Amino acid sequence: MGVLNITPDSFSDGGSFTQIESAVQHALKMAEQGATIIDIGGESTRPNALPVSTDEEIQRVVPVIEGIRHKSDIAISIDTSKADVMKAAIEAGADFINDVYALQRTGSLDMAASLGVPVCLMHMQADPTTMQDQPHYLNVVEELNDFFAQRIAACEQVGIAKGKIILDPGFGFGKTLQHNLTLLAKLKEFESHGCPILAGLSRKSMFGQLLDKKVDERLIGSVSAALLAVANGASIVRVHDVAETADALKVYMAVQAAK
Ligand SMILES: Nc1nc2[nH]c(S[C@@H](C(=O)O)c3ccccc3)nc2c(=O)[nH]1
Repeated sequence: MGVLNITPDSFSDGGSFTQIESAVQHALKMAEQGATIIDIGGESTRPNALPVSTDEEIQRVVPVIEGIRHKSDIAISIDTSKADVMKAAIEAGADFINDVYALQRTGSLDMAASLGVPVCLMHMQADPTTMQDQPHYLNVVEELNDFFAQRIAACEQVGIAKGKIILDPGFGFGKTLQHNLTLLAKLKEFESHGCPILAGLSRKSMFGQLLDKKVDERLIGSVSAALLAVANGASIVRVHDVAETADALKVYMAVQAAK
């Protein structure tokens, strides 16, 4: 899964032609490099990011989805928590929903049900503005499993079949370094729900903490962690550096095949 953040360029807000065209080109390049899914996000979940209106978010993502769909049938996920953005994105040609709020925000659960597409449910403790202030769990794996069970039940109640659900521990979303390491080490413990696991580790602050590297120096850490996530049961890894990760996973898969 290649990450495509549609954030405004310095000249204009979302929707400028150059921004749309460069986003489409970037998506096509990631597809060429081996991405099988393009994850499109119109609002940063950065703690101090300004909130983006529904209309603004739609204006950012829809032209890019249309632009990609015009050139490629690669799978596209929409990284949003807003019901109306989900609707607009799926109608524009996206294939499934990636919601860091796990369909907990107003109207999103019913919208996902009515759209009838797969959904990735990610765990987040608290919200982006507070989640990194002393994250605490009695048992992080158990608490995430409880969360997943509860969200899966909520989905099944509105007719979203379990076969349409992907689970994601939400690395960095209300977790200390130790929590992130435990979740990666014990990723297999989330397989009990019978849903594929998605891991989003790419360039995250855990590598800053572990390796003392800035965000643009975290390639090796990110590729190493993506390989470990797949070795520990992840079916999808959400990454910025597609070519490098694809190579690492090719090596991993070739060795697996030789077992
Ligand atoms: N499913 C799924 N969706 C995701 N969207 C993101 S945004 C994140 C980032 O670092 O990319 C981020 C966090 C905070 C600020 C900016 C960007 N992370 C995930 C993930 O881990 N899983």
